Amino acid sequence: MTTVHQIRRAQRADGPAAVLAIGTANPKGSMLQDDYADYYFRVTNSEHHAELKDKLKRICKKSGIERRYAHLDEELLSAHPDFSDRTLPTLDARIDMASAAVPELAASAAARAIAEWGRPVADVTHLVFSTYSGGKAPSADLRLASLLGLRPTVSRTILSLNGCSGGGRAMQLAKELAENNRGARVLLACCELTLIAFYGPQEGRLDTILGHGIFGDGAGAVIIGADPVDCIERPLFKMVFATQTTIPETEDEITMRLMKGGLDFHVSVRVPKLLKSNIERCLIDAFQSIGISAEWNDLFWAIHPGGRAILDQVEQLLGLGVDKLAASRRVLREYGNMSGATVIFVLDELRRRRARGEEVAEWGVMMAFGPGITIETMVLHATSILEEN
Ligand SMILES: CC(C)(COP(=O)(O)OP(=O)(O)OC[C@H]1O[C@@H](n2cnc3c(N)ncnc32)[C@H](O)[C@@H]1OP(=O)(O)O)[C@@H](O)C(=O)NCCC(=O)NCCSC(=O)/C=C/c1ccc(O)cc1
Repeated sequence: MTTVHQIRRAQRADGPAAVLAIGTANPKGSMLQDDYADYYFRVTNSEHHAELKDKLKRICKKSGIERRYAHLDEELLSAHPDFSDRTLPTLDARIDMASAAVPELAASAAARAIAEWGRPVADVTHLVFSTYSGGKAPSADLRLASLLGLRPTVSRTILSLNGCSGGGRAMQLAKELAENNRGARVLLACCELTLIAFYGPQEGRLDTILGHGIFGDGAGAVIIGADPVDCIERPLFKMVFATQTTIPETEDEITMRLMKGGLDFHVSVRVPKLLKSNIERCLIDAFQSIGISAEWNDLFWAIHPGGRAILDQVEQLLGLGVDKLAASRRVLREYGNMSGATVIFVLDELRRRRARGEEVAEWGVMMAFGPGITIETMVLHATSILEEN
C-alpha cells in the first residue's frame, strides 16, 4: 500500500526551482531626471516651495538616475488636480486608476516572459502577484489572469504592502510553490505605479521629496519551475537558497499607510546605513547554510537599487569591484527605483550581461529590502554558457 510519505515524495519536484523566463514593461511616458524638479513643482502648483525644489534638484543630481517612467502624466493630472493635495480624499480615484493600469502593465511584462518561456499559457499552474498599488478585491491578480487567459484552476496569491521587497518575497514564495508541487509552473508578476503615492511637496515631509526624486513605474514577470522540460525550457538561474531577515527595532524606518489622500510613505535617512550594518550577516548565514565558502567578488550580484547610496554602501562594505553592481546601477540609471519590480529588471539585465560575456560568475545573490526593515536574500546559481547552448 502507498504510504503518505511516498505520496508526499511524488508530489514534490526532484530539482530546485529555477527562473525559466523574464519579461519587463514600463508605461509609455518617461521623463529625464534633469527635468523632473521643474516638472514636479509646476504640475503640483508648488513653485512657492523654493527650498524644497532646490532639495529635489540636489537629490535628482545625486540619484544616479537618468530617466524614469510614470503612468500618471500631465494630462491625467490635469483631470485629477486634487491628487496634488494629500489632504483631499483621492484614494478612491487612485484605486480606480491603478485597478485598470496595474494589471495591464503586468500583462505586458508577463506576455514577454511567457513568449520567452515557449510553453502554452495554459501550462501556468500558479500566479503570484505583488503590488501595493491597489486596494480592492477581486484584485489585480484576477484581472491579470483574465487578460492572459490563464486557466480557471490557476492558484492565485496576491502580496501587498511589501514595498521594495515585494519582488524578493514573491520570488521566495514562487520557489516554495515550484519545489513543493511537481510540475508546477509559477507566473510571478510584480507591478508598481507611483500614482498611488503622488502628491505635492509639504514642509516638514522631506521623505516626500526623496520619494518623488527616485521612484518610478514598472512591471516585472518571471516564470519559475523545477525539473525543466528538455529542449523547451532553459533555466536562467537556479534558486538555491532563500532567507528573510528583519532588522530588529526598525519598524519605523520605512513605513507605508493607505490614507484618504493616497499611500503615505516614510523612508528615513538611516536606511542605507542600517542596511550596511546588517546585510553581511545575512550573506554569511546564507552561504554557511548551504556549505559554500564565497569570496564576494567571485559572485554575481542582483541587489535591489533602492537608491544610489544603498548600492554605494553595499559595494563599500563588501569591497566589491567597480563592475560588480553594474546591473543594479544600470537599472537604477534607466528606470529609477520601481519598488518590488526593480529586482526583476536587475535579473533581466544580469542575464543579458551573461549572454554578452560581461558577467561570468557561476554563483550569485539576489537581495531586496523593504518595510520591516526586511532583507530578502536568495542564493542563485547561473546556468553555464555551455549548458545554455
Ligand atoms: C540619492 C540620495 C537620495 C542622495 O544622495 P547622497 O549621496 O546621500 O547625497 P546627500 O547626503 O548630499 O543627500 C542629498 C539630500 O537628500 C536628503 N536625503 C537623503 N535621504 C533622505 C531621506 N530618506 N529623506 C529625506 N531626505 C533625504 C539629504 O538630507 C540631503 O539633503 P540636503 O542636505 O538638503 O541636500 C541617497 O541618499 C540615497 O540613495 N538614499 C537611499 C534612499 C532609500 O533609502 N531608498 C530605500 C527605501 S525606498 C522605499 O522604501 C520605497 C517606498 C515607496 C513608497 C511609495 C512609492 O510610490 C514608491 C516607493
